[in-house]
Amino acid sequence: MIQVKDKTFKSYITQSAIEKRVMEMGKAITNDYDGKNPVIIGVLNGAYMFLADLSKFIGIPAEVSFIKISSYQGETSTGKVKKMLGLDTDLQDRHVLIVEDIVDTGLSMVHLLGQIYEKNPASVKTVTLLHKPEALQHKVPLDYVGFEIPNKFVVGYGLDYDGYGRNISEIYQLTT
Ligand SMILES: O=P(O)(O)OC[C@H]1O[C@H](OP(=O)(O)OP(=O)(O)O)[C@H](O)[C@@H]1O
Ligand SMILES: Nc1nc2[nH]cnc2c(=O)[nH]1
Repeated sequence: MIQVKDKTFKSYITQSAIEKRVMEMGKAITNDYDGKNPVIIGVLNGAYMFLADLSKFIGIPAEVSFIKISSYQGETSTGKVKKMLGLDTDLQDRHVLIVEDIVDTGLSMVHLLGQIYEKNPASVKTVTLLHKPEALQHKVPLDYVGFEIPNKFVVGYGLDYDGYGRNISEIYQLTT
């Protein structure tokens, strides 16, 4: 058990299980993108640790970059709008891989895909370490998924609870 701020979490995915799966995902991407010179875009903050490790197992020429998405209330009361910040690579006719730490409701990925497609890439695929199928509210294509997990809050390996817990090397699940 660990404590992050006021909440208690239990061990859920060990460091060795993460390492093994990240290596498999890197090898799969290496095979699928051989000769394609992809642009790999990590979504900050959560994906920083996953993409740092994943990129070491991608054994082909690839550009690695990061973007951030800002969320804010829209003018209507219908929820969040997410805008992409910081992309400095021309994606026209490029093969793009979007890398997330987690796809939960799918809202972030829906918005990202919309904004990436506007830049006329040759192809777009999605990579996520974690996916909560039960929480999905927006249908998004997920091409490389590390682990499907139940609809419970997790921290560690880049994922935070209120800004804390990202630097923990394993994934922990909220107790309750
Ligand atoms: O599928 P969704 O319901 O949209 O949830 C997934 C998003 O939530 C997390 O980001 P968060 O907004 O917590 O920001 P962070 O990456 O900076 O922690 C995660 O990194 C995804 O971007
Ligand atoms: N830390 C964290 N961030 C999330 N964003 C969406 N789902 C989650 C989750 O389970 N944990």
